Amino acid sequence: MSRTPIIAGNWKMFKTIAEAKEFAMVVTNELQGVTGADMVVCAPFTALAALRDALTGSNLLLGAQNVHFAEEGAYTGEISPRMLTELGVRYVIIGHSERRAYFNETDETVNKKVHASLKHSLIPIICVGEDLDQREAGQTFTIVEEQTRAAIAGVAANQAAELVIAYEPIWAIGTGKSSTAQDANEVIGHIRKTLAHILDQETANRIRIQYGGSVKPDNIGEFLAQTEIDGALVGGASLVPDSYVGLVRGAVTKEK
Ligand SMILES: O=C(CO)COP(=O)(O)O
Repeated sequence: MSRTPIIAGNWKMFKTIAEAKEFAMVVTNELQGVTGADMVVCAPFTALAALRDALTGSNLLLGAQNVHFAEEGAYTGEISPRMLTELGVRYVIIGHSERRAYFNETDETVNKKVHASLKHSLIPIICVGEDLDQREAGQTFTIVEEQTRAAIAGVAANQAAELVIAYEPIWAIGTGKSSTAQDANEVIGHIRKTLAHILDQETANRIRIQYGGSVKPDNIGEFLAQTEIDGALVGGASLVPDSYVGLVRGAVTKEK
C-alpha cells in the first residue's frame, strides 16, 4: 500500500502576517512543480487569510493548529470548523502535546474536535505521544494506543481513512533529541496495529502516520525511509524557508 508522504510545518505561535507572506513568496517559488508529497503549512489563525492568497496557485496546502468542536456559540476566543473551511484551510492539528499541557486539551475534547472537523471536511492531524517518564516506565505503546483509541472513537472507517496521525514523543519536541528512526517506526507500527484493531486492516493501511520531534532537513530522509513513517510534523525547522524546502526535498527523494 503506497501512501503519499505528508510534510506539515507547525509554526506554533510564530510569524506575523508580513513574515508569513515573505515565507510563502520564497517557498512557493522554490517548490514550484515539485510533486510526490503533500506539503502543508499550519499557521497561526491571524496569518491564514493572507497565506491563502499567497499560496493560491501553488502546491502548498493550508493548515490550522487548533479548532473548536462546536458549530458556533458563546465560546470567547475560539474558532469553529466552518470559519476555517471558509478560509481555505484543509488540515487542522488536533491534540498537540502543547495544547494538552497548557490549554487543558483532553482525549475527550480531541475526539469531539476530530468529529467536528471531519463533518466540515477538514482533515485532522491528530497528535499522540508519550512524555519522558512514561517512556522510561516502558509505557510508550500503552499511551499511544490509549490516545489513538480515544481520538477516533465513533469515527467510521470510510472517514477514518482520511485522517493523519502524528506520533510526537514529547521529550523530542524542540529539544534537538529526536527519536531514532527505527524506534519511531516501531511505535508507529504499533499505532497502525491499533488502528487495524479499531477499524480494519485496509483502512489502517491507508491512514498516514507522521513522526514529529526535532525533524530537520538532514534527518528527515532517515525517518521517511522507514516502512511505517509517512511524513513529518515539523516545528522549528519549518519556519525558515530554505529549511522547509529542504524538508520537502528530503521527503520526495527518499527511497523505501
Ligand atoms: O511539536 C512539533 C511539531 O508539532 C515538533 O517541534 P520541533 O520540530 O521544533 O521539535
